[in-house]
Amino acid sequence: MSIQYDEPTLTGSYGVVGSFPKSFGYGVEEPDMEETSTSADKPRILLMGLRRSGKSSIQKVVFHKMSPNETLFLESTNKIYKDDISSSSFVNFQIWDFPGQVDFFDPTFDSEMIFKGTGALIFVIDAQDDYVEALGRLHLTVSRAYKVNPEINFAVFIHKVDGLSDDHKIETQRDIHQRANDDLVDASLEKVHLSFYLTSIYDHSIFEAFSKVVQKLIPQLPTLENLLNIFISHSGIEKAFLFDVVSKIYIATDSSPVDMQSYELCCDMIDVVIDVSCIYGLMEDGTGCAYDKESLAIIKLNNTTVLYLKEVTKFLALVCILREESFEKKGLIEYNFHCFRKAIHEVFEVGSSLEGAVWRPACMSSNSLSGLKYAAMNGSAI
Ligand SMILES: Nc1nc2c(ncn2[C@@H]2O[C@H](COP(=O)(O)OP(=O)(O)OP(=O)(O)O)[C@@H](O)[C@H]2O)c(=O)[nH]1
Repeated sequence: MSIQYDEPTLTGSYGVVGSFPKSFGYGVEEPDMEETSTSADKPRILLMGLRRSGKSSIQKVVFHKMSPNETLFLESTNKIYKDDISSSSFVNFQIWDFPGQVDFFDPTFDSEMIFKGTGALIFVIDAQDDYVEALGRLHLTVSRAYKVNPEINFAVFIHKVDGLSDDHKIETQRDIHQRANDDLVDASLEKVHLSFYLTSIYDHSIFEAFSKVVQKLIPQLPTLENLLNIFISHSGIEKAFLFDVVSKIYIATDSSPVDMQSYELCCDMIDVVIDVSCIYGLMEDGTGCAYDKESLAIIKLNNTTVLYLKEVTKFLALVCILREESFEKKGLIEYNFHCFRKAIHEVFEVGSSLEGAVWRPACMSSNSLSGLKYAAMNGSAI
């Protein structure tokens, strides 16, 4: 197995173009041939926002396992920083971290090139700071990007909310939401949809928000949700998440509402499993892998809840929450999991056989879905 838990390999590069003072480049350096062929068609997620709003911290915490406290020492980004996520994770995209001082009117800022291949644009606003300037910049960014590519999904991270009281959080979100949308209406851009998330790197909110952004870029999401719904309803499971193990982004869940506590519980379970596996699961010489085909964990909590984790693919794990009494039918759960896993693999096989496929999974035909025989709680096959 090849999941690495040490420093992930970065295949992205720093981009500097033109003769802007202090080497602040907004274009991207001419990539070498290898990069052109592998990354040009990958969907892009842009991280934009004012200086010190927290863009690099978000990227480092979510995708590079940096601890939140270490972000205090991050230096200011002064060039576009491209990070290829696909080498260590299920999600196959690039994140472009922009310097805070992007100047859209600079001739070296090639908005056509930057926004054309962009799937999502995350605009980060520091909620602990005065956000009037940030709102102006948000409007400029969104209107520019929308003009080039109306398909972009826009997300606004109202960030660093760890420093705010609950009331203050809600009030800030309401105010930013109102003002940002008013600005769009004034510019006759009411068609543009902005999604708002309250985030902090000091809790799971940043992972949750990133999960939602990534999910919007997975065209096959309904198929994955459908498979999860079928699986849980036939297995007596209350909630199931399909996790990208390395980033702890959940790429899909069943259609019951997500509550933050369940999500945190499942994230913590992944950490426990990987940590224990790193300590006891590797060979004496340190070789082997912390997460592989055999990865399976069951944790019984003292409130009659059971957590169940099982490997689905090299990058994905299914993490479920269920009641102790449902877990008595362990055989049924295992059988249904086997069907679920097979279906997910079929989804991926179709994905990898599609030439130029951007996302690893692909849509399963409804035929193959209906061909799955899950076992029902009453023991009959469906
Ligand atoms: N309290 C709090 N501080 C945060 C959070 N996220 C980032 N920070 C801090 O904000 C500061 C700036 O973070 P950066 O990630 O460097 O910000 P940036 O937007 O990349 O900055 P530029 O590269 O200058 O554009 C750092 O000291 C971080 O520790 C958060 O969620 N809460």
